Amino acid sequence: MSITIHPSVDKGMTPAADNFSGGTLRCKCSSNPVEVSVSSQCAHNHVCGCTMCWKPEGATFAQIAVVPRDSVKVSQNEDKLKVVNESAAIQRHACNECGAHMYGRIEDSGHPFHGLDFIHTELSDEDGWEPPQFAAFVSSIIEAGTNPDKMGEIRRHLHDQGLEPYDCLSPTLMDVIATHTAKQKGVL
Ligand SMILES: N[C@@H](CCC(=O)N[C@@H](CS)C(=O)NCC(=O)O)C(=O)O
Ligand SMILES: [Zn+2]
Ligand SMILES: [Zn+2]
Repeated sequence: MSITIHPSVDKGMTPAADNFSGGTLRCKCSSNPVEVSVSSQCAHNHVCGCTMCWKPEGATFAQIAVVPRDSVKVSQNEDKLKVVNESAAIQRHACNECGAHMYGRIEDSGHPFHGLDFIHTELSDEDGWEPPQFAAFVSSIIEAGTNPDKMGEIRRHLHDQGLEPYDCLSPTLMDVIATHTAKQKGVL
């Protein structure tokens, strides 16, 4: 049986374009879509298996990246946006009609990723976004119903696609978080 990860991965990932400077994210509504303009290339793009990140229909993983929050502007139909879970660290602003998450923002200024917004680049028609670099929160797909017996095969497939599987974030991002914590504690 063939393994599906996310449409952007399954159809074959394309490399980032040189000098790419963003695009417009559009929700799935056929009329009055929410539009968000992003004036920056993204970074740390990855697939995420957690149950909190938005996934397109049928996808096992979400695809999610960060951009500077100053580069994110809601340009159309902002009134349709609603925060999915006010108590989560990442405030996911979703369209209240189609459910697509348009951007996730961290309001806590002490959070290691404060200043970065989370976006799903497949909501944009522009080509040239940085493709996913790794797979995060892989074990969490079990929480959404994936058979645990399939995990070996899925991890192997992710690795073969160049998306190293991790059950938290990548070592680079885990080091960023730990460095931030160490500085806050004054041990670094
Ligand atoms: N096993 C949990 C993991 C959730 C989780 O920790 N997600 C990560 C990756 S997006 C996170 O940083 N969440 C913080 C947040 O959503 O505010 C699930 O699948 O719901
Ligand atoms: Zn919508
Ligand atoms: Zn996630």
